[in-house]
Amino acid sequence: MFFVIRVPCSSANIGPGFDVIGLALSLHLELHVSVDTSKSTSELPLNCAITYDDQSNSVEKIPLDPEVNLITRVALYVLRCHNQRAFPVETKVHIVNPIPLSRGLGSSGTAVVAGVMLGNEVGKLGLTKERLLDYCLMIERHPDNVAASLFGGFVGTYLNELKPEDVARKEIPLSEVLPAPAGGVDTGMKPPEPPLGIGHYRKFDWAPEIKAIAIIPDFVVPTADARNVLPQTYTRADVVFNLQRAALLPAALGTSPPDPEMIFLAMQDKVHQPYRKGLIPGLPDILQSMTPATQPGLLGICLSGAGPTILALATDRFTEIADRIIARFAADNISCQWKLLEPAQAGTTVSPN
Ligand SMILES: Nc1ncnc2c1ncn2[C@@H]1O[C@H](COP(=O)(O)OP(=O)(O)O)[C@@H](O)[C@H]1O
Ligand SMILES: N[C@@H](CCOP(=O)(O)O)C(=O)O
Repeated sequence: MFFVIRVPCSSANIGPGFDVIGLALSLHLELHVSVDTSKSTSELPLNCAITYDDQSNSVEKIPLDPEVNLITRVALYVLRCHNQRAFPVETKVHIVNPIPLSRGLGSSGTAVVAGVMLGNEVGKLGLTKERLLDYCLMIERHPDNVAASLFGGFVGTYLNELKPEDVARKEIPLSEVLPAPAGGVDTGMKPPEPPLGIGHYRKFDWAPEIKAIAIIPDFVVPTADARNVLPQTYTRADVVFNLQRAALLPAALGTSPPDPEMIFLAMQDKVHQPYRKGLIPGLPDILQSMTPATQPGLLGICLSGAGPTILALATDRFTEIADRIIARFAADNISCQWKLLEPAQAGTTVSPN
């Protein structure tokens, strides 16, 4: 058996849609998977060998032990929920990853989606993407990245209000869903299964003229750190400010030809970006220094996910826009790479080669 899983990266929030709105983009994590069905036993730990082709320029080294690697740990979680304790004999997973880690392009969500899809395929479980979203949400608890990567395109997401017993199941510590590596020893524990229908999504239109420029600074901001700086409560005025803009955003980005003034306004945020400025030098200046009036081609600008990547939406003058943002980071001695991306409408795919 041989197949390829392709999972697009994602940019979450798009300004006001904190933990709600996500956009899948045309930079894909790939798993090239083979299972040698002619063999009946394997010397491999948990029957699985991982190789990794790092195309992401990341400093962090991705572990190749299947009990430690995020993708295979998630696949094992899905398999163990279905009484399969390990991978099928002689499973080989070659990971090709061009998505920079901890930069706000949803690398962890992409890895989680790849993991649930891997478990589903090698275990021949036949779970729908809707059910796989529940498994993803047991691991990454905000739905914006994982739903975009799984279903593709520009999405709005929400979590269902759960019954008290299901809330308890969803709020199980992550360590029980993904147990710490036990040195290859199988504890035999069945992990907690996700409640049915935790998370949902709705796809929005995307105007074909709109492209996404990702300006990726050369430093990491772990998402957990960027969530820890956010307040527990907000003023009514700030909540209303974001609701007003989030309600406009799908119409603004789905209307062709795009209206730059409307998009710029609809991408403003008071819920997460102002609090993350201490983690990203120059952030307020970058977000305020360019508008559609001062920069032709620009439609809107925001922090991508939890940062530090900046997402600029534009119809043209891509290099000029990227260069201005890169110059602002350079004033703080931060170098950047940039990529011109498009919505990845297909989401996660599995193909025979
Ligand atoms: N392809 C991958 N394989 C294994 N682990 C990954 C992969 N991509 C991301 N991760 C894990 O996810 C972490 C980054 O997650 P996070 O801080 O949420 O940032 P991001 O904004 O990139 O999602 C990495 O430090 C790494 O541990
Ligand atoms: N809504 C989340 C999105 C995090 O995205 P990531 O790409 O930084 O993992 C947040 O803003 O914390």
